[in-house]
Amino acid sequence: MDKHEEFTRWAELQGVKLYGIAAHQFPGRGLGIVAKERQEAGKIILTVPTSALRTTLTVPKAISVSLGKITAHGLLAADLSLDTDKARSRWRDVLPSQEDFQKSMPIQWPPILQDFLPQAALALLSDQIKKFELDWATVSGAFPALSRDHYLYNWLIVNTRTFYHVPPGTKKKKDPKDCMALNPFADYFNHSSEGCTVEFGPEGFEITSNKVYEKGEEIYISYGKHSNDFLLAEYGFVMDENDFDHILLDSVIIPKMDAVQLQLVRDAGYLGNYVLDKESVCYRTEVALRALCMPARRWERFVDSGVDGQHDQAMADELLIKVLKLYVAKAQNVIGQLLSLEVKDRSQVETLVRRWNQILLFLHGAIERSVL
Ligand SMILES: C[S@@+](CC[C@H](N)C(=O)[O-])C[C@H]1O[C@@H](n2cnc3c(N)ncnc32)[C@H](O)[C@@H]1O
Repeated sequence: MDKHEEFTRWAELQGVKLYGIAAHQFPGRGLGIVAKERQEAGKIILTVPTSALRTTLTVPKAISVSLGKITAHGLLAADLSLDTDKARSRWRDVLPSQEDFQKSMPIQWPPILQDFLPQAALALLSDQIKKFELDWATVSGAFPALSRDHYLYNWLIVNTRTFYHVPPGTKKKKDPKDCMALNPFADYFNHSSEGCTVEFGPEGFEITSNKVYEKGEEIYISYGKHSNDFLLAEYGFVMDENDFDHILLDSVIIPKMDAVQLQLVRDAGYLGNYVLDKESVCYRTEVALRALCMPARRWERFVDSGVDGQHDQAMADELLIKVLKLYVAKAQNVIGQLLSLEVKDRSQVETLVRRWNQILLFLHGAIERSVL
């Protein structure tokens, strides 16, 4: 029996029930869940009882009291870091390794590679580092013998494997990020834009198939409507097929603004977050582009009424093509630099090049649509 089968038997002893599914290795995705037989749509395929979950309420008092005020994420990571319980070693044995995270999670990459992350991923990474450092300050103060690497490893386990959950009899926390549970076995599910339904109640979690799955097919859940920049920073992967992917144009639009335009746009609440998805740019982008090519008065009228003339629309369209082309040049330059880097681990560079090529596809698609 391999370690995943042993873990599965152990999970079943904890009350986890599997209906025609199993853990399976998928190239490029680590472990995932496979249909052992044809699964009809709307069928329960997994239940996990509340007693098998690890939540802030299951953390031993010796840990939670020593830590005092800390995020749910930080507390669960401390619990995992200090956990030596033999009974739970079956689960620990099947988790990704430190090396897996060093390859996949940008927070573990050398700074020279982090600098090549697209702007949206870099912003998420910077928030993540701040959150980790705050948690680590609290945990290292209370448990000085704990190593930073070991804590970071467990912090990333929590980051990549928790489910939204409110323990029975407790109130929903204001911040959804504080409503989390580690969910052994259910955490084998990989992500897709669409996936099985995940529900929880006082009894525990229930996962129901969203469609027919043929025998041997991978079964997914959805971690949310996330872009690839988000998935890269938070989960360490990007997908080729992502219904919710989009890119940000901030890095090519904002530097074009002079001080007056910048102030005007900021005061009106339109600074940044200029999204290009597979179909179009967002309204914020339209507003920002017009700020760059319209007199201030006329721009303010457009912001107030949403109405502009044909001439303004044409100018904004022309400018959009210019910034898209500028971004193409930038992306090509980044890819060139990445390919010439000499680094120990090529897999991180490959992930970055893959993401920048996806960005290029977005840009070329938008340019083609704009000139038609
Ligand atoms: C909840 S775990 C899923 C189980 C995990 N694959 C394993 O081997 O234990 C989440 C992690 O799985 C991987 N993952 C999930 N969905 C993926 C996908 N569509 N493509 C590639 N990797 C994926 C990422 O490494 C992510 O951080």
